[in-house]
Amino acid sequence: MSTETPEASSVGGSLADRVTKPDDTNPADATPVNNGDGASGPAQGSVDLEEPDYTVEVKLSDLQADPNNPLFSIKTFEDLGLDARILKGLSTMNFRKPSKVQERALPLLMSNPPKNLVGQSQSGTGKTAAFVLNVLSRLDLSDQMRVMPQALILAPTRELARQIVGVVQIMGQFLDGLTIGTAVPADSNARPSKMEAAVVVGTPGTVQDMIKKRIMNPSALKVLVLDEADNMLDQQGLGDQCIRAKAMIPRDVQIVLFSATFPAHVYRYAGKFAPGANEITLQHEELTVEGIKQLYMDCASEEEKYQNLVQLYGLLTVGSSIIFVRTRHSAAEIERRMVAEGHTVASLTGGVEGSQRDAIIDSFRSGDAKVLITTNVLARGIDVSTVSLVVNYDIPEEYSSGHRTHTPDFQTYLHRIGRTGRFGRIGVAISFVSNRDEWEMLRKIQAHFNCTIDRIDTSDWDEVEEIIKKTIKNTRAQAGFNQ
Ligand SMILES: Nc1ncnc2c1ncn2[C@@H]1O[C@H](COP(=O)(O)OP(=O)(O)OP(=O)(O)O)[C@@H](O)[C@H]1O
Repeated sequence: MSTETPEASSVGGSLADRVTKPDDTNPADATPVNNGDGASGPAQGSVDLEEPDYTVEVKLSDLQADPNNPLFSIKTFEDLGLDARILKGLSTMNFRKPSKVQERALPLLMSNPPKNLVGQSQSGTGKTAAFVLNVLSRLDLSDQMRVMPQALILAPTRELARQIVGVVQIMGQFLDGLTIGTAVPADSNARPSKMEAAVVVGTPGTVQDMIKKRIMNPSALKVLVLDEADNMLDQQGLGDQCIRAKAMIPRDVQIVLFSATFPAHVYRYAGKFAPGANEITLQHEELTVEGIKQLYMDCASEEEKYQNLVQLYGLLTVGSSIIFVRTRHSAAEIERRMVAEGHTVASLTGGVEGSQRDAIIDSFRSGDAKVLITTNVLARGIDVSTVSLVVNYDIPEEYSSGHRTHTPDFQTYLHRIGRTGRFGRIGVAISFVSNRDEWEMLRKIQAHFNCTIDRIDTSDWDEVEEIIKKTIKNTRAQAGFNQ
C-alpha cells in the first residue's frame, strides 16, 4: 500500500523529493551503524479544526465516497435504524456518514437475538462509535433499570476508559436518564460504594474487584465490550482479569471484541472468548492508514536520538506530538533534559498514579501540553485529533520473559503510529534508527505491512523542518471542516 497521500501531494509533493528509500539489500550502507549498540473530554469528530491556510484538495466526503477507503459507506446513520435521540447525538458530533466498519458492524451488532462480534478495522476509523451505538441502542432506561449496569465496556488503560466515557456521554446526551460509571483505579478511598449506572466503562482489574466486593451488580448485563481486545486477551495479567470478569457476569451477554489488530494466536482465542461470533477482519497488508506518512531517521547513537528529538522540537509543537520510548526511565530522563533546556514537554507513564495521570492527559487533550513523552501505555486507542506527529524514539519490540528480543512488535508499531492520521486526517510518524537491530526491525515492519517507510535526510534541518511542517499543517486541512 502506498503511503503517499493525496494531501501530501496537494502541498507540492516535495516530501517525496526530500526522502530517500531505504536500501533493503545493504542496511549497513543506509544506516550509520553503532555496533556498540496519552480528560474524559469527548472525541469531537472533526469539529475542532481550524481554517486551513492553503488550498485543500481532499475532503472527508471524498474519502467516504471512495470504496477502497476504510471510511467509505453507502448508507447513512439513519439507514442503520438508530433511535432518533442517538442520531441527534451523532449530529452534534458532526458525524455525517458512517465509516466502513460502522456500516458493516452495526447491523450485525444490533440484530436480535444478539450475536457476538469480533471486529477489526484500521486505527482511527471509528470502532468506538460502532460499539457505543450498539450499547446505547440496547439500554432500558426506565426508572428501575437505569441504575442497573446493562453494558460493560472494558479497556486496557484508565486513559482509554475515560475517553470512552466521554464518547458515551456525548453520543448519548439526548437519552434521558442515561447514567454512566467509570471503573478505574481510584485515588485512596474515592471509589463509589455502589456502581449505579446503565453503562460501566473501566479497566478489567477494577471492574472485577467491584463485582467481587458487590459494589457492582452484574446480573442485568446484556453487553460486554472489550476494546483493544487482542491486547486485553493476550497481555499478561489483563487476560486473566478479563476471563475472571467474564465468569462473573451472565452467560448470555452479547460479547463484542474490537481492535485494529488481531494477531493469529489471539484471533483463535478470541473465537473461544466470543463463541459463534460474526467476524469483520482485515489482512495485515490492509492495516496501514493512507494518511500516515511513515518516515525514519538515521541516528548515529542513542545520544544522537536525543539531539534529533531536540532539533525536531519546533515541528513537535506545530500540532501536538507523542514521543514513544521503551521505558519509564527513559521517558523521565528525556523529559528532564528537555525541560532543563527550556522546552515544554510532559510525560505520562505507568509509573504515574491516578489523578495525576488524568491531569497530564487532560492537559494534552486541551493543547496546554503539546508534546507528550510516553511508553506503550498510551500506544492504543487514544484519540486526540490534533496529534500530527508521532515519534518512535525506540522501535517497539517484543519481550520474552521480561527480556528484549529485538523482534519488532508489529501490533504496537501500528497502534502507536495510529495516534495520528485519525479519521482521514494526515499525520507523520518518524522512527529513530540507531543500530543494526533497529534497522532490521524497521525492515521487518515494512515487509510485514507491505508498506514503505522512507528515510528522511537530516543533513539540512531547515529543509527537513519546512517539508514536515507542510505535511503536518495539512492535518488541519482535513475532514469535517471541508465536508
Ligand atoms: N462517522 C464518523 N464521522 C466523523 N467522525 C467520526 C466518525 N466515526 C468516528 N469519528 C471520529 O474519528 C475519530 C477516531 O475514532 P475512534 O477513536 O473510534 O477510532 P478507532 O477505530 O477506535 O481507533 P483505534 O484503533 O486507534 O482505537 C474520533 O475522533 C471519532 O470522533
